[in-house]
Amino acid sequence: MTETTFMHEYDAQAGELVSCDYQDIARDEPHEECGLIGVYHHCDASLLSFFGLIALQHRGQEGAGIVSFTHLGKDGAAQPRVYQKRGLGLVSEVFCQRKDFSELPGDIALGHVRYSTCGDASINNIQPFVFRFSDINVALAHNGNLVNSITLRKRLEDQGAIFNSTSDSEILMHLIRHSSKSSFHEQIKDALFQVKGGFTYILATGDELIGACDPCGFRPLVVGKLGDGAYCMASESCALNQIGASFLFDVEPGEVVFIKDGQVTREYYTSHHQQAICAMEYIYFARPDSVIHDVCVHTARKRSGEILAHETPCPQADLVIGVPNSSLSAAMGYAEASGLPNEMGLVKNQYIGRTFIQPTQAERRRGVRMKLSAVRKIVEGKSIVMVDDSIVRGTTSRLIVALLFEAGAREVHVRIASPALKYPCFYGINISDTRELIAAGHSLEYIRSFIGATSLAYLSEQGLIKAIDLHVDAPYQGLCMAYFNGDYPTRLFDYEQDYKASLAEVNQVPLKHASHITDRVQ
Ligand SMILES: O=P(O)(O)OC[C@H]1O[C@H](OP(=O)(O)OP(=O)(O)O)[C@H](O)[C@@H]1O
Ligand SMILES: NC(=O)CC[C@H](N)C(=O)O
Ligand SMILES: [Mg+2]
Repeated sequence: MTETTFMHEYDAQAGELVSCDYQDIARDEPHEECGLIGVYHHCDASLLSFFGLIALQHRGQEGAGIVSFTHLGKDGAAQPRVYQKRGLGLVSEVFCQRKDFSELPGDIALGHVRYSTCGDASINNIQPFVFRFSDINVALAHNGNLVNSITLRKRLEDQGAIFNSTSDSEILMHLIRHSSKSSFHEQIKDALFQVKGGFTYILATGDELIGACDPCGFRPLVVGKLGDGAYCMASESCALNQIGASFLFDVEPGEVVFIKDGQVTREYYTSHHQQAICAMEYIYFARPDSVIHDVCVHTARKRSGEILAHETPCPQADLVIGVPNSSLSAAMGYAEASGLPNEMGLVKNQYIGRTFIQPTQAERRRGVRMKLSAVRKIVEGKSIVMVDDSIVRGTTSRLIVALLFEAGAREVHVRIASPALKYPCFYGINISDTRELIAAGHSLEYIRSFIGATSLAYLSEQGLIKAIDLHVDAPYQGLCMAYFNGDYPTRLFDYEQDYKASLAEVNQVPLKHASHITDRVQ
């Protein structure tokens, strides 16, 4: 959660935005998700988890961790031993020596990359968390955001629970231990039933790997096979490819998967489930080579570009340019459908993360320039269609448009391969305040003029649904479209009051009609 209010004054004299502190540049972008990987019964479990985390790095850059387990009774231990290493920074910064993996022995391992949605960025909140009980050691990793975490935490603390982190993720383990059910599996199902919001979880013990998905399936989770009784689970299939695992299935909304004694068992922990996977997974978060619910992310993005070209053509333009990285597929689709050349007019420095920040306004401007630069020879004198996947607060888009004009572009027509982001997300994207979204309460013309584009158009909601083409028998074909239309598929619990207040504050015109928090799954 961020405390920044919505502000973006433009100082015409200085030719720059003056009211944002340096942190805003990081907040301008839809931040990454967390990434999870679990490996079961493989002699190099921690090393494979490391490779998997490298493939999932785009989902979180704040910190990374791996936990491993050795077998029961090994070295005379009464319980499987648990080993843990975690740290702040990129995966390659936390795990930089070969010995890191010999210090994480065992054949079951769990890895996590974090971008925080709840709780600060300190080491205590870096996952996987390890819980050492008298009868069992458990590791836990979470992707998503719980909407009833404040209420649950208070209740648990009142009952005597002592939390070790400020993250919402820890709550599940307390609920498991507080459950009155008789078996570990029943306790897990009982706990999963109580947490609300967006989550995929992977839990590991000395002899088991457990994966679960919330009743709407907001976040993706896949199960793969490594051969010889070895299995894995990961947030995205790109991690499976990375470690040579074959894809078995997507964990379904409301489902829990137990991998134990070489067997994979699937169960529902609730009968109220209906798919509403976050559309932003396809638009921005996931890697283009990942396949989620049988839809290739690159293909969905490319189709969104094609549909965008049909919906809002730009026949007078000379060429199409994608904003690296996540809009390159959409730009390809737009160019193919419109018969225009797809050119590399912007280059991204691949050594700068997705959320580059600098402490002063001048450095911040330089920062964006370090991250993206225009290819003058390509754009000079040209009318350009600049395709990006999304506009959040508009700050970055505005700087990119300026870069293109500075490099000599004649016209910059901005085409966005998703509908306008008007409503916050509470299920795992770190923008939970309406006031941060430029499209909330501002007209298309206002946004166009703010980013300095010659023209601006967004993909329609129907266009997006058609592009992703999930074909699930659920609203929006199984997508969560709340970001675009305020139709939240669950109650918002602890967030509801603030959300309503923020809507009133930005005075959204369609408030009465568009903001309908439903309760499809509870
Ligand atoms: O409203 P804005 O400030 O324009 O923010 C939106 C931009 O941020 C994201 O890119 P990001 O640089 O995070 O990552 P990417 O390289 O994966 O596209 C997104 O793809 C848009 O390009
Ligand atoms: N991006 C995520 O999935 C974050 C997980 C968890 N809510 C945290 O803040 O650590
Ligand atoms: Mg981008």
